[in-house]
Amino acid sequence: MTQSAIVEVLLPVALDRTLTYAVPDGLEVAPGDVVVAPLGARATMGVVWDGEGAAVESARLKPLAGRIAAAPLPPSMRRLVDWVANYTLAPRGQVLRMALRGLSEEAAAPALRMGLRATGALPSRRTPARDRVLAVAADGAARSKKELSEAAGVSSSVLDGLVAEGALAPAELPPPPPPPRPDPSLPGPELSREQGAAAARLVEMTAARSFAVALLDGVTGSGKTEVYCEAVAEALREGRQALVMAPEIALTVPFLDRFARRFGARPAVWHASVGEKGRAAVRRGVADGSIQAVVAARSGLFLPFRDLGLIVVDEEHDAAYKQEDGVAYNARDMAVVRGRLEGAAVVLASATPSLESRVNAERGRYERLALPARYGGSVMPEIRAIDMRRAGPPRGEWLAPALVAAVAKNLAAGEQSLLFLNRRGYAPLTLCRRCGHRMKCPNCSAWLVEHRFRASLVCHQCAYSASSPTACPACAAENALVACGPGVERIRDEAVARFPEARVTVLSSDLIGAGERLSAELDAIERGAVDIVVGTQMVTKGHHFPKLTLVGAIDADFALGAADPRAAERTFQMLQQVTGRAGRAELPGRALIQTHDPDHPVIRALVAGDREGFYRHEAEARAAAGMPPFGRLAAIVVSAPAREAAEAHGRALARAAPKAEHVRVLGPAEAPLAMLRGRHRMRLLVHAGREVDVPGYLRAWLAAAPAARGGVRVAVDVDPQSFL
Ligand SMILES: Nc1ncnc2c1ncn2[C@@H]1O[C@H](COP(=O)(O)OP(=O)(O)OP(=O)(O)O)[C@@H](O)[C@H]1O
Ligand SMILES: [Zn+2]
Repeated sequence: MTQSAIVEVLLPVALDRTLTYAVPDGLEVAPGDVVVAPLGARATMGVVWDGEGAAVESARLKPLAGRIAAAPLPPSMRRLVDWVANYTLAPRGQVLRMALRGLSEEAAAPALRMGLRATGALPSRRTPARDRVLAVAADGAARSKKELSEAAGVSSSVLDGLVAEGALAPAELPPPPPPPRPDPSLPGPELSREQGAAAARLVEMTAARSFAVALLDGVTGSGKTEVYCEAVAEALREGRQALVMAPEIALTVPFLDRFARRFGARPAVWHASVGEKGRAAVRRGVADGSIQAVVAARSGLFLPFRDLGLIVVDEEHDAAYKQEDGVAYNARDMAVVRGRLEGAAVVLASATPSLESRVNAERGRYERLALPARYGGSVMPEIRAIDMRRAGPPRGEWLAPALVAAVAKNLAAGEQSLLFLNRRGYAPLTLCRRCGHRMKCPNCSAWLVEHRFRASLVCHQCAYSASSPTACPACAAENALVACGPGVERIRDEAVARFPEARVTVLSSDLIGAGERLSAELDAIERGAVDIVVGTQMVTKGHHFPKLTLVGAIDADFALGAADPRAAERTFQMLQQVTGRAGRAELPGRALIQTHDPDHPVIRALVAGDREGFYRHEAEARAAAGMPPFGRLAAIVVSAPAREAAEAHGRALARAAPKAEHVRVLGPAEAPLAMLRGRHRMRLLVHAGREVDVPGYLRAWLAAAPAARGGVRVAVDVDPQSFL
């Protein structure tokens, strides 16, 4: 091979560095191009990265195998990959893999779609069915088999017969018409004065075509969606693209319809269950600009938009934006990074913003736009606490008398009630009455949760599942196993027993298949075809049920005690969101919170409707402890099949930790979830001052630390959300 160009290529594998390849004669490539590169014995897709090829003799380099006809990864995307990798300490190739999702080689070019057309030749034998087909096909146009057989009212074997006789022939189908484009000129709703002011600012920011972040901080039911849709409209008018991210994409069918009512067409949708083909189409469409609006789960952050003008992060406080496996990144935070790289406006919307975002607004880094009241004169629900120590239910029941009375009153009035418990299944613990044995996951340090509906015991950590035994596996006693504590299925049973005439439904991710079935359930609730909804946190997110006037939170305390610096914030957010489902239309709403600790500041703030007071109190507590956002955290989890190996490596890591100002390293300590999927886990926690470059510190540390050997794994989590 003659001396030719050399390029650096980043491959979507767990490698941080680029590899150097020769460019064969006749191939021209530039940074961002998607290429095929040999790697060991196989070929893999990769992206030509920036920078000079290393000074290697090209004769020793393997040549690229070719280029893929896909849009190149623009510079802003390459910088995003570099940035995310640098911040999370994930290998760059692993981040690149997220940016290539939807781009398999076959999917890169739209496949030819074949159909049939008439050739003009007549079959030897005529039948009425055949004549109908020929009549439809007489215009000579190509049609899909399905279309042709439906139009002629014949089975596909009739078509096959006509092909065999040469009367029909395969023909390429015209490309499908592009999906209708959302139209920003359609009129939006008339906005209230406050909504109008917030929307005007968002429109201004979007029109400025430069990076800025707004925190849209509006109480439940204040119309945040309507407000940020005006910014979406502006991005569309500018001919730019808009990305709306939502934490639980399965729940967005009502959102898609709402979007369609506003803009005359649904946005494109990006999430795991869209399928390979659909993802390829979305990726292609955002890269060539034919798709202007996308609603996406967190991975949509890595789509290669051609001209991104706006990113909306709806429910920005939601922990689901944090990916825990693989690249541990927070899509909310990385959305801000992407906005900066793209020169785009970023809108973080929530009724219960994270303290991080509130403080960023106070520090002037974000602009805070407040919607302090509900839209259209609806009032915020009245919230009361039920003191379970004094006014709780009898043993073995979970609904306090005051809550039962309230539901009964609601039923009599023909209004809807929601009973909220953030626990799937029937009971969180099963134990033997005789020997005390507790049913435990064989792979994790977690109890097995009974799912009575499926007649099985399930581990919520690793999905291990076994059918419910009749005898105790430890002492063999028959019928001695008892369910302890409630899950939503058990609350449902209690509601049905109490109110046999009521129509009761359970909304829980494991009972409802995503998609159609869920939207049917949501529809039924919206229409008022359900009296009592029992649900997990999936009901707390963004729903608007006009007839719902009572919310009962079954157990407000369960998250308050957890060893998580955000426990109070999370509890407040969850209860505020779920109580915020009550009384969103004409009828006023109320909420009852069952608690053993009615004097806890979180419960008091909720009851008093003192949102600002809660944030003030929480900020003070976190500042005093140097917790985020007033300090920084990073977690290192060491895991291994054997406990001793995990412990030894954890200690070796701790010894290797560099001394640095304003950095404390805590641990190793056994993780609360001491075993997960058969691996023993030790945790180390870095607690640092706000000014410390934590990723830099971690990088120096890990470079100096002994390598993990013998099945030991080290997972780094910067800004951890989970403390298990
Ligand atoms: N200006 C308006 N004109 C007509 N309807 C509106 C307007 N603003 C809000 N609404 C309606 O009020 C209801 C609540 O609005 P929306 O769902 O946007 O609130 P939200 O702030 O996102 O609430 P949450 O945070 O609780 O999900 C919706 O049915 C919405 O269509
Ligand atoms: Zn398990």
